[in-house]
Amino acid sequence: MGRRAKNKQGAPEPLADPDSKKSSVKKLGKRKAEPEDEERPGKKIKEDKKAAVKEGTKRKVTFADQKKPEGKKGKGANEIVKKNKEVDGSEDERSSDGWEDVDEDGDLTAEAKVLFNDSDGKGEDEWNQFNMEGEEDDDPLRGPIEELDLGSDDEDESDGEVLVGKLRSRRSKQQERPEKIIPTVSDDSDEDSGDESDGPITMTNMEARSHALDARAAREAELDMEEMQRAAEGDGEDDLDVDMESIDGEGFVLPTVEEREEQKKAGGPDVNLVQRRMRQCVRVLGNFKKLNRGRARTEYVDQLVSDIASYYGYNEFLTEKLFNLFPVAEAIEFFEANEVPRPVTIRTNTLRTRRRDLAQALINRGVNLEPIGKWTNVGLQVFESTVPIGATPEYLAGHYMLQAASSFLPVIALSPQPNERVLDMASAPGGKTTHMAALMQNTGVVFANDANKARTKSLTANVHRLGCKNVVVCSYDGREFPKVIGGFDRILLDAPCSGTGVISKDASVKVNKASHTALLCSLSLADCTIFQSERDFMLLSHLQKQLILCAIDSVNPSSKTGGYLVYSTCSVTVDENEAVVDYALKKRSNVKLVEAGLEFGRPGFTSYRGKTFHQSVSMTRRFYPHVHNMDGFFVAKFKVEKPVKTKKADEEETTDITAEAIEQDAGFDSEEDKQYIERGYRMKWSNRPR
Ligand SMILES: C[S@@+](CC[C@H](N)C(=O)[O-])C[C@H]1O[C@@H](n2cnc3c(N)ncnc32)[C@H](O)[C@@H]1O
Repeated sequence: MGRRAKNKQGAPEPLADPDSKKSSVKKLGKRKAEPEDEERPGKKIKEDKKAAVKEGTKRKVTFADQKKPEGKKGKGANEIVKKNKEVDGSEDERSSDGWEDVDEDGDLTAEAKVLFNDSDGKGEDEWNQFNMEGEEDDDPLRGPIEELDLGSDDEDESDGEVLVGKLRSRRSKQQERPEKIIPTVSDDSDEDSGDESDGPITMTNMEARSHALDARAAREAELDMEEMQRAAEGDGEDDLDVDMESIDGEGFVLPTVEEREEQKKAGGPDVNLVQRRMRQCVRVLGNFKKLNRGRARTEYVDQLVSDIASYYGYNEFLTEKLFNLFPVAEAIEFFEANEVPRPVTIRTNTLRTRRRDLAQALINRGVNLEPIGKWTNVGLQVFESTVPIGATPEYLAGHYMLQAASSFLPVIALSPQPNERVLDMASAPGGKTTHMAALMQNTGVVFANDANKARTKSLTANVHRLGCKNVVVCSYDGREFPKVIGGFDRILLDAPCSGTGVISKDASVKVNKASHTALLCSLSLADCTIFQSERDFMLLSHLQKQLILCAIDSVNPSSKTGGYLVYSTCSVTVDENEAVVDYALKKRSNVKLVEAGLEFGRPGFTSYRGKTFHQSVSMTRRFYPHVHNMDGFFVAKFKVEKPVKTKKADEEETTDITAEAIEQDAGFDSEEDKQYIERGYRMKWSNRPR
């Protein structure tokens, strides 16, 4: 385990807290800070609960507690009991302000009105999130979804394990977690101290934060360019007299390669030294022109990558791969964010209940929660709970799914419509399948496929628990479609992947052990072994490319209502995302990328380390833990048109999903490649009942 990893984990930061006035969260370390007490309703509940326990009173906690504006809080248990009477219907002073449009389903709604009603009207917007006009209309940006871990799947595996104790222990560990250890360039840069980078990351400011990071990336790129030019001109000697003491109050000499090797052999340098050196390298790289001390940029980068690997506990190959995705300072923010758990979130199952009813039921059980954000009308973020979130009566009755917020995204992008015929090509344990079924209001049909038969058990269990009646579960290798069945209006390919977006949930990804995530997110150990080289990623990318072509070919281009494919992964590597999408565009002239219809997310790369992708790849969306406070995720949406049949196209059809295409992209030897494909088939089919 990495040195830094030992310090984890902090409690989840609120996913979206649009009205929060929390102090700066620009530095990730500060994200650990509790929000201002007065500003965060959940905090108030906690305090009231403590007070109630002290007084020996038992009480329910209501939205009213949460909603109470500052200055009106603190009336304590009596006030809360009064509100609870209202919930129980014993008091009937109900206002219908703002509720008429959704008040159509009985007592609970009416009672909820009372709970949400605020005498002075403050905070109405926030709380109206529970009352989204037409919450039940499941529109694409306000739909349900599911899952918790593993980028897409941990839900059923962790059912019942998400206990209060677990949530609490995360909290208490958070308190142990030191302040941010590595201040990054942004931390002390005046340029970044603007509004857009202050405060917590919320759904409302994430766009601006994201732009600020992009701007910083551009500035760093410019600096890099200047430095390279100076180096080429032999300039820079005069910078050698810069006093490195000023960097960090101490001298800093980059060790030579030999010294580094020596240090490694001796068990590595002391953790404090590593921290200091990382900080120093980040600073030098952020102002290389002045601070380089005559050493090459690559030397600092190598040192930093090596230190990140040892500090956070990654293998060096993966460290470099992830490091290269970001400007230097932002890379540190990414690695830091992977040490902090993402918020615990649940998706309301609209086939069984409505979000505000669910929220009320859970609050009554002592769960401290809030709506995730305006972009979803079915998500709730759980801050704290006195009951196991995976074992409440509501959970068992299928009123919600434990699901990471990021996994809402591909289903929102796919936007399946009632009465359509939909395929979820890699679906277990079914978070997204059940979300789709709900959006389709239990009409039409969802084929929920997963190559791993064992995993279809949890899929089936979830389908039953959530009351999905339009789902057919099957277990084929996705590469067998469309031979098995085709002509779908929409397809979701939530592809098996390396899980580099979900490191905060599964630290074993850091060393690419064939772990929980690898097993769950990918086909098999054989296909998703240990990612310790470029080639390992190519193998995975290869499978993803095969699957995406099969998915495209399974879409009905003449669909009257759809004709869409969404490709997603819980990974942030370019090989598994943009490269796969670009490959599909090259191989299938009848598909084009379209906007995913998501309100946030960074555009996909159109060029990356010497590779260029189709310009439209910028329509894909990337999500990052340090930017969006959700798991790393990738979403691309394609529109499938009718293919123009040519002889050449027919010929291609027979070859391009095997080795030829991958060869071209990855420099594979087709013969060798064939072995992997065959091996994959053998592995899958040998255990398969005929
Ligand atoms: C990221 S997980 C899917 C999570 C799921 N969509 C959800 O939301 O719960 C990837 C899944 O792909 C399955 N898988 C791996 N290789 C496959 C293949 N060749 N065909 C179909 N499914 C495959 C794995 O068993 C795994 O369940």
